[in-house]
Formats: sequence, structure tokens, C-alpha cells
Amino acid sequence: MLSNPSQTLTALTIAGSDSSGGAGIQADLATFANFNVHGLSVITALTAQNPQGVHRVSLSSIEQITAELNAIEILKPAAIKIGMLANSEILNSVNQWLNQQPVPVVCDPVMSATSGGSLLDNNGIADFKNLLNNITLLTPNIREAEILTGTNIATVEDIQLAADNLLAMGADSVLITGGHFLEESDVCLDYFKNAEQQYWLRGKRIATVNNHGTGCTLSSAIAAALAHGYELIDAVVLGKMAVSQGLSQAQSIGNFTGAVAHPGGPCRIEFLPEILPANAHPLEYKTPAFSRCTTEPLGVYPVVDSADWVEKCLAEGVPTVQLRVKDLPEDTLRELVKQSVAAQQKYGGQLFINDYWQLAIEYGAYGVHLGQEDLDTADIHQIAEAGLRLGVSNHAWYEIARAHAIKPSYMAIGPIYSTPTKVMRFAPQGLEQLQEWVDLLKSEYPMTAIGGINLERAPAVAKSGVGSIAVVRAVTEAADYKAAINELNNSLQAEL
Ligand SMILES: Cc1ncc(COP(=O)(O)OP(=O)(O)O)c(N)n1
Ligand SMILES: Cc1nc(C(=O)O)sc1CCOP(=O)(O)O
Ligand SMILES: [Mg+2]
Repeated sequence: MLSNPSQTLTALTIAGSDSSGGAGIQADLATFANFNVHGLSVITALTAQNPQGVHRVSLSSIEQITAELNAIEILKPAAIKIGMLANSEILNSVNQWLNQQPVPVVCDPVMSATSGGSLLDNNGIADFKNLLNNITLLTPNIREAEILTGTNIATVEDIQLAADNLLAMGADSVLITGGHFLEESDVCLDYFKNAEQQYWLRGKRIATVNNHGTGCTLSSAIAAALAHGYELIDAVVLGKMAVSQGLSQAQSIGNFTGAVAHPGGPCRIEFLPEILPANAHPLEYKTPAFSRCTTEPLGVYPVVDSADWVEKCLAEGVPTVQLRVKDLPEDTLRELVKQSVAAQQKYGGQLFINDYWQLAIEYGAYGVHLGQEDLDTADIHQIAEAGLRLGVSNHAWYEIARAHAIKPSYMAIGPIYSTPTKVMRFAPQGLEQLQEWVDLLKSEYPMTAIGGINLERAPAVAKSGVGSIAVVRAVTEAADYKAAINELNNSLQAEL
């Protein structure tokens, strides 16, 4: 899933062995390998199980578990995944060791096997809250959330309440998975919450009985992504994609139910989850219907700060242009938008207005370009209903999943290289990340790449197949802007 890092990354799973190979340590190590992370393992218990049931459980001694934990410490796991803990004695000794660990911990509160056998005794369940202060992300399914909170979960509101309870019990963040919620629906809804944010993840429901190891795969995939240094919210998206893709390829074993597959390789867009807008009800949210762009790919895309520049670029035949201005008085802004729309009517082309979506609607611009922060406040449905196109900026997996819920007219990816034009919270993506996102998204969205792209870098960017290059300085600071537009266009045309 994630490419090879420059040095070996390690992640640790503390879990039980599943003799049938689909869950537990076996699933965790396969998942780590898929994410190019070296897996360390501390085995809390050996289970003799197959798809018909758990036949026997043999617990590791506390001495053995402690020795293994201490032994692997020098290999510096960059993230930890916790699965089966079996009883309160093991739980409390693992917890004591976790107190000294400075890395993120993802915990799947394993209580029973898919086939029904108990994997955590009642004292362990009672002591579970002891562990929660050391947990970065808890990933219970509905049943586990019910047991940990002592509540019944039947509705969207019940899930939200359970998440609040689990946070109050001490977990930093919680992801309640919805595999067993609204099972007849064609979507699967998971709910994420922490002190900073809450959102619903909506993914395609993969209807299969071969789902052994789903919770193990999700939690270890998130841990592996954290080991790579991803933010938690991005790691959750990557974990969800790995599970959906794995379920889509899961097969039975002979006549027996099988487990989540670990196919590796690039992810397909059908497995990219949507992160629904924060104020949307997950059962009522309607995806806006944005018009497609007229000219796709979007081609050379200058991002400029005056109506004069809009006109010069459109006169030069660029297919797409953006008016991007900041901190101007209302009167000046109106005049700029009005003149830019007039230039578009004269020369044709696709004019996007950055930020000022109401003015864009009022003056009949071709489209609006919004950043992720703007998505919190803009009325997305109003923009779509007014017939304007929408472009959205993306800098991370979380943002892509968020934009995917809106189905914009195009997706912008940036910053590809570092740029002095704008203070960015994100490191440069580089060409490899650009390529991964182009391969994932291009079948559904026209795309553009932005950030630090100049004439020398344009051929390499165009090679990704992105189909469009958005630039500020490469046009507005060029000695000869017409020649610059021409050269950028040549780079793109060479890859069509
Ligand atoms: C084509 C394109 N991509 C990204 C951006 C950045 O937009 P945004 O995140 O809204 O940031 P500001 O431009 O408003 O600073 C863009 N403008 N155009
Ligand atoms: C406005 C903007 N948005 C970016 C993003 O990554 O979202 S990068 C960027 C600045 C691009 O300027 P230049 O072409 O001069 O590097
Ligand atoms: Mg903006």
C-alpha cells in the first residue's frame, strides 16, 4: 500500500495467534508487510481456532509477555497495535509497559472471535478502562462499543453517544466501525471522534461472508500508516481503504468462510471512503451534483491576481484560469470579479473565482475554487444549484476523502514542490505522491497540480498524467508570459 521508506520502519502488534491465519497476529503481520512496515510481535495467547469455533486458548505467561516486550524495545516500534489481551492480568501488565512508550497506540478491543469464542474474560472487560489512557485510537465495532459503554446501540445518535462515553473513559480518539450497523444498506458508516473533530466515514459496503480479521486488519493498517508518519485522520482513511480493498478480494477457504485478503498494490477509487461534511446527517446527506468542466483536462491553469491578468491569459488561449485575491475591500472585489467575468465572456475559457463563492454566483462566473477550510462555511449545494463548477484543494488523504464526498468538478493536488507564494501547513508532496493520487482519482475527476511548478519541472509533473498544471509565478513573473504559457502547454501536450 505505502511505498518503501528510506529506512526500515517497525510497528508492534500485541495480540493473539489465530491458528486459522485470518485474524490476530497473522493478519496484523500481513497488513504491516503490505504497508512496507517491519512487524514486531508479542503474542499474548495461542488460540486453536478455525471457522467453526475457538477450540482452545493457551495464554502466554506474564513473564514471557514482559520479556518479549522488553526484548523488542530496542527495535523502536514507531506505532503499536493492540488486539487480544485475554484477561485483566495480561491487560494490566501490557498497560504498565505502554506507560513508557512514546508512540501512538491503536487498540482493537478484541472480545470474541467471529466464530463466537471468548477472547477476553469479564475481569479483562471490567479493567479495560485502565488501558484507555494509553490509547491513541480505539477501534471498537458496534458490539464492542456496547459492551465497553454498557449501552445499546441501534441508531446514529447511539453511536455518537457511545463515542462520547469512550472518550470520557480516557481514549484520545475513537473510531466506531459500522460493519454491523444497517447491514442491509449498500454503504458502511464508521464514526470518528476526538477532542478536535468528529466525522462520518462512508464507504461502499462490501457484501461478503469472508470477513474474518476485519477489525485486526483495520487497526494494524492504521498503526502501520501512523508508523509512516501520517496524521491520525489520514491513517484512518488509509486503514479503511485497506480493509475495503481486502474485503473485495476475500475468498472462502474450501467450503469454509475466509478472511480479509491482503492484496497490496495501489488502491482503486471505489474503495476510497467519503468523509461527510461535519454538519451532515449520515443517513440524509445528499451529494451535490456539480456540472463537469467543459474542457477536460484543464490544461495550463494560471492563478492570477488581477482582471488584467485574467484577460491576458484567456486571450492567450489558456483553457482554465483563476482569479485569486486576498484581503481587498468589497467594492474592489466586486469590480475585479465583474471585469474577470467580462473577459471570460469575451475570450471563452473556464474562469474560477477563489474563495468568493457568493460573488462568483452573483456575477455568473464559470466556477469557484475552494480550500478545505472554506468547505466548512461555503454553501456547497447553493454553488452546485447555481450551475457553477467547483474545484477543491487537497493536500492529504483526509482532505481527498472529504472532497470525494462532495464530488467536485475537479481536484487540485498541492503543493507538489515548496513554494514561497503561499505559507503552507503541508510538506511538498513530491512526484511519487502526485502519481499515486493521479492513478487513484483520474478516472473520476479532472485534476490539476499546483505549488512550486516552473518550466523545468513541468515535464516531470505532466508525466504523471495529471492533465493540468496550475501556476502563479511561472506565468505572472515570467520574462515572457506568452512563451511560458506555450512551454507549459507543450509539456502537457507531450503526455496526452
Ligand atoms: C488550482 C488551485 N489549487 C489550489 C489552490 C489553493 O486554494 P486554497 O486552498 O483555497 O488556498 P488559497 O488559494 O485561497 O490561499 C488554488 N488557489 N488553486
Ligand atoms: C495558491 C497555492 N495553493 C497551493 C496548494 O498547494 O494548495 S500552492 C499555491 C501557490 C502556488 O504558487 P507558485 O506557482 O508560485 O508556486
Ligand atoms: Mg481559497
